Amino acid sequence: MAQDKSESLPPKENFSEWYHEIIQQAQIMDIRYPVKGLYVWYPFGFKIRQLVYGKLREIMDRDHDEVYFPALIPETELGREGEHIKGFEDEVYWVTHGGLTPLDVKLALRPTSETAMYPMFKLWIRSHADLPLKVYQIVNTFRYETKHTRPLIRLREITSFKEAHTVHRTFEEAEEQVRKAVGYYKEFYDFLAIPYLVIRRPEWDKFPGAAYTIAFDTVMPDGRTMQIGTVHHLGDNFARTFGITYEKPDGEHEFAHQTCYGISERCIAALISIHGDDLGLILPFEVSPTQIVIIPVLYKGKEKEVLELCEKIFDRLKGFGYRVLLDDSDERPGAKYYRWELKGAAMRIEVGPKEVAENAVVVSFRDERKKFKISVEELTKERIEKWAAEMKERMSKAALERMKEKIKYFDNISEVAGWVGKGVALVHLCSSTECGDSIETEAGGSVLGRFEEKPDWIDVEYEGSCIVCGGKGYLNAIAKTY
Ligand SMILES: Nc1ncnc2c1ncn2[C@@H]1O[C@H](COS(=O)(=O)NC(=O)[C@@H](N)CS)[C@@H](O)[C@H]1O
Repeated sequence: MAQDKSESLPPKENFSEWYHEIIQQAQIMDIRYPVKGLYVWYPFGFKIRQLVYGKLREIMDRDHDEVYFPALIPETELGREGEHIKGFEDEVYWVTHGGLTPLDVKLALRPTSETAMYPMFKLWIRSHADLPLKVYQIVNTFRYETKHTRPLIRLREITSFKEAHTVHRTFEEAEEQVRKAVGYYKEFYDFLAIPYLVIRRPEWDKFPGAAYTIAFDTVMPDGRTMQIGTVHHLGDNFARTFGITYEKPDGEHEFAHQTCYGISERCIAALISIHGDDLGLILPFEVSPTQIVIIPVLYKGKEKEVLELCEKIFDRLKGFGYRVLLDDSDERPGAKYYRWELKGAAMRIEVGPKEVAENAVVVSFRDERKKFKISVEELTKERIEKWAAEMKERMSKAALERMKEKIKYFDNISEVAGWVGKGVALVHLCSSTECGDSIETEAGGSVLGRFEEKPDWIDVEYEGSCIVCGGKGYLNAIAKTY
């Protein structure tokens, strides 16, 4: 495969161009596929996906069974839940033929899998003893997005759609699962050092067919927010539509209550965007395809001893189970530094003749890029684990600080528009649609919703008077979104 293009990245403050370039130069996705909104995972990008989704699977597997449902949904099923089909009808791709034969029932390419799964849940669930049911799948889904498509962010084929679907006896038990799901998503995004706001979407922007939607929003470098996960309480809406009932111990039959919660490859878009810098990717140690890169600094006549020490270190680190690479290609060290900074190698080890003489190595970490020298003996697994944890801590703190800088409270409606688009405006807002509409018009951004959990670093009261009508309001976030 052609080597990474050698031109450098635009500065990150030109975020849109920077993002577009890094996706290609770091060989994450090939955006040249000849269908709008569909992109190809390069091997390197796919390795990041495997590592990131490996963590998501580890978390899901604690409390769910993995399943796989068909990608084609008959129109009869897709259309059954009124709100749901209204929400998706202009996004669904349809299959109308098998070869030259027109199909008697049109088949939808799944935009999400409620209507593929729930007719089957009806067959699976008979008694209270069959509950709770908790399954998830990681599949591709299809949405005919008419807004600006963008790799990893807004796709027409969502290639890495983790969707969990759970069924419970009561509304409260489903609510308990919503709480757990919020906890899983927090753990997942904390692991990726990605900061987030946990926000309850307004009534007019909840998932089609849901009782309520809780969203995870992160703030991208350009001040726009991106929804990186959603948790929906479905009430018994879908159970009533699809006839999912269970027999209670007293013999009565009851409609079940459900939840569903999803994460897509936007989690990788956030990982790239939140942590990257002008030189390229910065990836947490656990999800960097190349965790440690060893770079020999070769001087004429000293190559042999330098390479010998490099190989010894390589073998040791390999033995510790790390994804380590000895870059002994015949490029200049500078070109190697450039490539591995672009690719987000978390830890760099440089070895030159001086280091051989001192039996030492020069270590640096991709986020802070401060070199320090240590003896070869000190290069132990314990130390590397400690350094990796420190790097994660630094990345989390730095990313949270950057997010805080973009979030400002306003109690004067005329000032909100000046900030929205550059950052997130916090205002007190009542839950009426009229006030929501007027602040969106005034601010030129969307009402993300009210804080489900107000972070302790937001030192504004949760309750206040609505910035539009003066009535009882709650702290809401307003932003331009991806
Ligand atoms: N076109 C898209 N491209 C990339 N990611 C998307 C796209 N549409 C939605 N997502 C992501 O997928 C997540 C789940 O989608 S969703 O519509 O909110 N929820 C569902 O589909 C529910 N069935 C839960 S799985 C969203 O939070 C968002 O982060």
